[in-house]
Amino acid sequence: MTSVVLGVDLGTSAVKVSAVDRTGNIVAQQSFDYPLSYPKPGYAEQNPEDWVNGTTVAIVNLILKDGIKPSEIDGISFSGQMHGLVLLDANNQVLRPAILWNDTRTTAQVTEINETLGQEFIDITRNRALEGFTLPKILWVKENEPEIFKQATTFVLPKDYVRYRMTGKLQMEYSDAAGTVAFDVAKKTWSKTIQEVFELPASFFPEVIESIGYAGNITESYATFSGLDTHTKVFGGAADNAAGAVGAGILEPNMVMSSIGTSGVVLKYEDNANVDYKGDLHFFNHAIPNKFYSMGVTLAAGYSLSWFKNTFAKDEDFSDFVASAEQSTVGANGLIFTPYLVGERTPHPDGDVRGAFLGVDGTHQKYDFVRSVLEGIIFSFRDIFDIYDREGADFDTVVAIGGGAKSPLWLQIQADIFSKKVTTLRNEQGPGLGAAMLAATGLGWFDTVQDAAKSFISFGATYEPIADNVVKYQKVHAAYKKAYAATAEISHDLMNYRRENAE
Ligand SMILES: Nc1ncnc2c1ncn2[C@@H]1O[C@H](COP(=O)(O)OP(=O)(O)O)[C@@H](O)[C@H]1O
Ligand SMILES: O=C(CO)[C@@H](O)[C@H](O)COP(=O)(O)O
Repeated sequence: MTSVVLGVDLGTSAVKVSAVDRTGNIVAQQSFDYPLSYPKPGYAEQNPEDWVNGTTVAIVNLILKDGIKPSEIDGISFSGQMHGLVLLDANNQVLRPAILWNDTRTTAQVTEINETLGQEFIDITRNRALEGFTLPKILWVKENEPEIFKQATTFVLPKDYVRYRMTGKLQMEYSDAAGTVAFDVAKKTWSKTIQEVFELPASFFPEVIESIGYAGNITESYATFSGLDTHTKVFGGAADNAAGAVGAGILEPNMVMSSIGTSGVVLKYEDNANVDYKGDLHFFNHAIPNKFYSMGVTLAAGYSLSWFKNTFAKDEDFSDFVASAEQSTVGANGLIFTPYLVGERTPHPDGDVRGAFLGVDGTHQKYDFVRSVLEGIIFSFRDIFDIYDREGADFDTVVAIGGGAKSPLWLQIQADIFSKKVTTLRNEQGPGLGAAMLAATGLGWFDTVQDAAKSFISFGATYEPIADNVVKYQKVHAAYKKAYAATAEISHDLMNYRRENAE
């Protein structure tokens, strides 16, 4: 009998469930989309029931359409969209729609946190308070929906809610708990200081388990609902970026991940919590017990390119459209793009900044614009590398993942702008594979997550920096670095204009 684990990748637009065998082979995959609602400008919400239903439909399809036998599914684990607030009452009923990571209604609460705790907040949580994180969302409900908050006895994050519905046990795990910014990352406990200062009872914060930790078995009722078997063991899982790092083999201090999805992430494995990025990078607990990772986030990475294509080259094939940038030059013939289409996080935590094309010349062609978009996204990643350089972080391998890693040209641009060797994965499967590796390790198929990686992951093509391009890009990046300060005030004025004139 073969045995498989299920990796549930609970994303923002869809859930993807992968059935993976003991050798890391994906034997079947099913996904299901769910809606996102934007009830007001800056708001982004989802119904947790949609996550449960979507995950269940995907599992049912794995069983009925792909022929995966419930008796062969030994373990399940998760990768989850981070930071989303799921508020629960005393009966663990959901009290309001989940407020998601990309919801920015909480600027007042972020200011309140910064003014109340200042540097102490960064010392405890190892992060700066940002609109996307969970604590500001909790405070928003407390201040704006007191009737709802009065009924709230606890909260969890998106994938924790799905796990709860499968096992009947309510827990969080460390990598996602860190993203609440109510957590003492180095000590691996909920912060008493934050609980006291913001008047939140300790009982409001759930039990926290390891990513590879056993959460429970599938309950009778969820087995009836999904077709699963009650012998299946469920494990903690991880925040999507931690699970993505596991699935990309970012498990050694010399490794950095560069991910171009809708958003972009530069993520570094950290062996201990001694390093201090002063809140300029996110710093969270890893999915590997007692390890950490730091990361910087570009909010509109692949999204910037997709936006440009959908707006100006709708009918072109995506790969041809990207490859057209080869007709331009290193530095896009002197055209710069700043990818701040939905605001930015790292290194400019500014929800109101917006993007710009700079240096537009009468000779520029569409392919120059495409190239400047590809380069601008990687310049924003380079800004994150600059923080690592400032702090003396040492690494030699960059593993490129996400939809952006499909383009050889874009991979070479990464190598040239980072001035580092860039490696791809042979069969990239994203955070879902990381989630499956966590279940496989939890089940004892492997002693450690690192051992699981040896069996599940293999690296593909490598791109070396081209010396001449490196020098040219250093010059253009120096100009790019001035763009934020030079354009922020103008784009804030334009944002205010849009708000004043919103229908
Ligand atoms: N052929 C391609 N070459 C380069 N980039 C691509 C290609 N196809 C898609 N992309 C980029 O990949 C992004 C999506 O990446 P993906 O990892 O699927 O994101 P997510 O999981 O966040 O939806 C798109 O926004 C697009 O910019
Ligand atoms: O907010 C963060 C990380 O801090 C995001 O990475 C979300 O966790 C993204 O979810 P998906 O776009 O992958 O669904």
